[in-house]
Amino acid sequence: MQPVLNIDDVKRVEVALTREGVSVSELMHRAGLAAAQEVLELGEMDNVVVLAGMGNNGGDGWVAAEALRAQGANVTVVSPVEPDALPGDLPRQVAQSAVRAGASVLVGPSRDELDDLLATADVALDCMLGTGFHGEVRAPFDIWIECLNASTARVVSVDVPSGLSAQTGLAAEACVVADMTVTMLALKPGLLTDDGRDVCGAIVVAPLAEQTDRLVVDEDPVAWRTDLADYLEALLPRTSAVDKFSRGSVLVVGGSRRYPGAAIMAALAAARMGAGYVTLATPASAAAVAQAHLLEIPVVPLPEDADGTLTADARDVVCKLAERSSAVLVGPGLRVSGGTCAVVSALLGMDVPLVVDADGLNCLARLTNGALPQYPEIIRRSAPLVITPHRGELARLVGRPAGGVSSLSDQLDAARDIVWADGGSELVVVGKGTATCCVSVERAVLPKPGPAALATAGSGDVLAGMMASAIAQRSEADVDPALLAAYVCEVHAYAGTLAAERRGSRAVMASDIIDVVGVASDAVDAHVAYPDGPAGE
Ligand SMILES: NC(=O)C1=CN([C@@H]2O[C@H](COP(=O)(O)OP(=O)(O)OC[C@H]3O[C@@H](n4cnc5c(N)ncnc54)[C@H](O)[C@@H]3O)[C@@H](O)[C@H]2O)[C@@H](O)CC1
Ligand SMILES: Nc1ncnc2c1ncn2[C@@H]1O[C@H](COP(=O)(O)OP(=O)(O)O)[C@@H](O)[C@H]1O
Ligand SMILES: [K+]
Repeated sequence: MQPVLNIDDVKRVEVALTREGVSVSELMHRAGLAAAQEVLELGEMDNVVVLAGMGNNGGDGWVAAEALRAQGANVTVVSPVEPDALPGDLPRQVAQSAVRAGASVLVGPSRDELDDLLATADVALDCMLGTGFHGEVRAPFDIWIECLNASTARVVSVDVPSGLSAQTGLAAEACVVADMTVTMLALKPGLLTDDGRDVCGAIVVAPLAEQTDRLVVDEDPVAWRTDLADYLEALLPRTSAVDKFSRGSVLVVGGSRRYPGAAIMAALAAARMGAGYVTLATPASAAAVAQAHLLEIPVVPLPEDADGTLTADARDVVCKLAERSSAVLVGPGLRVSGGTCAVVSALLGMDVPLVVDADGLNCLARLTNGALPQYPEIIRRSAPLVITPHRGELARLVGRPAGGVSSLSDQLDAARDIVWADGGSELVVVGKGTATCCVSVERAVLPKPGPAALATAGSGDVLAGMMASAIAQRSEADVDPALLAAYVCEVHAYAGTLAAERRGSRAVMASDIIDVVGVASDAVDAHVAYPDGPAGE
């Protein structure tokens, strides 16, 4: 797994490195050399343009320019001011050194001059703005960024594409779209989510010092990005010695007269993920339509009110079914009412592994008055509990206003508020978004996100069904619950990729994802078990 650090923690690592004798100047040299090395590895890159800003990110660029010049490249550095006029001591010193070494400098070019220069470039190094960037991009960099994005040069961004917040992953109106980002010391959350996913290109981490790995871990990474090999312990069993019940039985409690589909999809996804026996319990007036869609899955009708949502009388039937299940999912299509809240509350009180999604979460928000972290007792239990909120649901759970969870960084913060209040090792918060985090009290895990095709109605219901299925199949095993949840997200993401290949990237509907869950999990498992191919080729 690769550690991900908040920007403030990256700065703390920098300070710790200086305490261990690696000066900021030395770090800047190593950063520039690391960027130059990546350019050299691209192959025939004779003409290099370096777009340098006024801060330390620009300093990295001047060092890279000097190093590339020493390797025989034609290097021109574009700077807003003369090297001697750079305000920071370090950037000024490295700029003066690059000039002495023969780098050409173009100061304050017009748009046309910059276009002409970039037209001659094989590669452009983007060193305008790094982690010190905030707000909207000011002149001249907004214009430089437009020129760069319009050019045919390969673009290598240093530390972060200029215009992207490395913390939130949100891009300013002007933002570099890179082919590669060489980021210093550690991954930052903004590189992995939202606009960051579209503008970073391939990400390379440059550790800069041998102490870095240790010091990064000392800063308690905000999350860990998984590699496929990490999932080895999370794989679902593939033994022959099973029957349909021992392969895991899942109870899905969801649906309403108004929304019967969500629970149907969740039940189908649970079956496709490998549970041997799935049961759907749904309000009576949704049961007939559900049964018509589900040949293999029995549907149990539950007491309902005049609106076709569950009444509190449904509790007894649900709890009896839950006692016989290896895992329960509650929520998809349920709606929020006194009756549905009573059912959610009853399931939370049982010791069966439980997944709460969608309206199940909205019931949880209502039960805790929109302040789940203040009422940890409601989710404190001895059996596993996985809650799968998207950003809106997560905001509602922790009492933030609508839109109050708007980045991966916010997802991580809100999820931590919940798991730390709970303090138990049985709880995982799966904070969903353009990147998804699986957060337990132990750690936060970031599975590889899927394509934007997953942003389609019902895709979360599919994930929830898969999640309950996986937990049902691993209920006896000693596996890190955050890792198991991340494995399920990884399969869901890959199913999204397969569905997009099959249907077209804009055409995917949730049922298309369900259709390929099985092949997606086989493929992910094969890659986990044999990363280099089955014969090691
Ligand atoms: N953290 C570390 O350990 C290391 C950091 N290094 C580099 O240092 C960078 C951070 O350096 P700084 O803190 O000097 O910050 P930056 O160089 O990212 O940005 C600061 C400069 O950008 C300007 N600026 C900020 N917002 C702007 C806006 N909206 N429009 C136009 N200009 C704007 C500021 O006025 C200032 O001149 C990192 O991104 C990385 O490239 C490396 O040199 C070595 C190691
Ligand atoms: N832009 C995106 N890129 C990748 N995955 C996404 C994106 N948007 C949403 N997803 C994923 O799609 C799923 C959507 O879940 P959710 O919002 O609960 O949908 P619904 O409520 O319609 O079922 C989540 O797994 C989420 O991580
Ligand atoms: K940059």
